[in-house]
Amino acid sequence: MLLAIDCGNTNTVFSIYDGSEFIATWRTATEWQRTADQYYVWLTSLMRFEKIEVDITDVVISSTVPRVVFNLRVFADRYFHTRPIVVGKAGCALPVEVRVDAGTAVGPDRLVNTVAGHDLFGGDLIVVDFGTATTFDVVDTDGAYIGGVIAPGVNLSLEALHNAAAALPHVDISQPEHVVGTNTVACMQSGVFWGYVGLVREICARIKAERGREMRVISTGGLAPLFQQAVDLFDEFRDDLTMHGLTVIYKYNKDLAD
Ligand SMILES: Nc1ncnc2c1ncn2[C@@H]1O[C@H](COP(=O)(O)OP(=O)(O)OP(=O)(O)O)[C@@H](O)[C@H]1O
Ligand SMILES: CC(C)(CO)[C@@H](O)C(=O)NCCC(=O)O
Ligand SMILES: [K+]
Repeated sequence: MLLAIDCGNTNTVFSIYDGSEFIATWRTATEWQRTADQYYVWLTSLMRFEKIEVDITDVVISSTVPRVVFNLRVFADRYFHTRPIVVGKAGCALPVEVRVDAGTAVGPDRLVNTVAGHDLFGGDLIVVDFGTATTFDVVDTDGAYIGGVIAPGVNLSLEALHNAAAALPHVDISQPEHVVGTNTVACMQSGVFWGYVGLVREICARIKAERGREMRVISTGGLAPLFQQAVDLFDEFRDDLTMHGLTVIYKYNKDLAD
């Protein structure tokens, strides 16, 4: 079985793929100090809990945090006797082109989202991922990654307000009842919620205008449905988009090796 690991700046997601579908998914906070042994104890106890046999043969990794990759490699090698495919590293080929300025190290999560978007929905896409940062990845007609937009993440924006202003509390995102808030929390929620709706709408409109064509907008990340509930921003939502992309990249590299 394949273990796919999507390591973001806030959370790391582990999924088990049996060759046709994901049979389990677990999430943990990203901590670069975590050792191979700690990953193993954590993962295998969850697998046993779900009555999944621990027979992982292959590992594929996307990591936006370079420091965690070392211990994840040791984890794959020591416990599963396999060399992981690491997106963005030597030994990992991509099924799509990357057309950006020379010397740009595109976030591996954005490359994976591009591959997944192209595999599921074809070309001329904007892939929006609500993670630590909110990213917009522009996918050309042929599936190439041709750049995009990086905006501060929703939770990051709320945290920034709380951290910078003594009187502003920690607030979770939600859709406020009114635009005009009548208490501090409601005011902050309105600013970030409606500000974000505007941000997504404006950026997508400008990308489409700059490219001079219709493009489908694909969303992923836990917060996408919250915005979609209020305003029709996205044509498609896929919760497991990044994980799907990891399986596509895994299969592509396996086929190249055979
Ligand atoms: N209704 C909600 N209100 C608040 N937070 C939510 C809600 N739904 C989902 N979330 C949060 O959204 C986040 C979605 O996870 P996602 O993997 O998209 O990004 P992340 O893990 O925060 O970022 P990264 O991938 O960069 O580490 C999770 O932290 C989840 O707890
Ligand atoms: C933007 C983030 C943090 C989103 O996870 C990640 O994709 C990243 O670290 N990117 C590197 C810079 C770039 O993608 O151009
Ligand atoms: K993510």
